[in-house]
Amino acid sequence: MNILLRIVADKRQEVDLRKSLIPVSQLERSVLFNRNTLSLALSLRSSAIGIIAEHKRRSPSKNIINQNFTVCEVAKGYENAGASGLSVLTDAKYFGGSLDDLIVARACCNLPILRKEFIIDTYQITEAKAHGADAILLIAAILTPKEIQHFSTFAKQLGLDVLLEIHNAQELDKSLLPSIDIIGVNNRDLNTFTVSLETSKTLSSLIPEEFVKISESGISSIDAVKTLQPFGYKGFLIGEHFMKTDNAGQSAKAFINQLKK
Ligand SMILES: O=P(O)(O)OC[C@@H](O)[C@@H](O)c1c[nH]c2ccccc12
Repeated sequence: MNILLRIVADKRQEVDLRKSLIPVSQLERSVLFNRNTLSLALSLRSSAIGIIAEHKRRSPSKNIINQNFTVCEVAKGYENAGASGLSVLTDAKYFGGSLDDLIVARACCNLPILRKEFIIDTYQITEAKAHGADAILLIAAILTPKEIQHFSTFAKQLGLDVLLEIHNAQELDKSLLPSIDIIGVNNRDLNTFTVSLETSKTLSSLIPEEFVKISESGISSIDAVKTLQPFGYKGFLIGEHFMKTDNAGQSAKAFINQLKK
């Protein structure tokens, strides 16, 4: 079984267990669920350099990246660096994240926060809001067009922005809905883990103007960002390049300052 299918199969079990432990009605009563959200799309649109900086302890492709930071220091560091958004991985088994990370991140910064998760059920969208997220990720490779439609409209009703991630033209075809705010081209193939910025270059012209376009994964230089900007990318999702250093916030700050020049 390929890795993506394995993650999704594990996720199904995890979500079923979570649902049996905490009912939706309880999530909906939480303080965080009943707050006003921030718009990640708006933040990207209004910024000249839209960096979405990610908190990522480990990944299936790299194993351990960094376990030495607290989520709070990373969130504060990224905010201080001038990031336009914060991405927090909440998958535990493959990425070492948790919903607690999301709560801590929310308490520590005022950036729009993306719940980085393999979403296969509306329950996880309610959970995202109840733990402080402002936006959710939908991965076209693991969803049917019907699910993309259903999950994205559900998220919009909760006031969350929707980032739809694609890796090829077929995935884009099933994703062009008004309930999607941001389209992210993943430069990393989630089956093979190979990274190529060419993916962002090739797919850029196929993405209609009304969506905020971002490029995700494997971005590790100023050059990479500058190369992709002329293709219409307004945002860049960067994790490992910042997290592998001994000060993620400082690393993001130096990166963003360089881009401003
Ligand atoms: O650490 P990187 O190479 O900068 O990548 C960040 C982000 O794009 C990546 O973590 C990611 C993109 N799409 C995903 C889907 C699930 C989990 C993780 C991801």
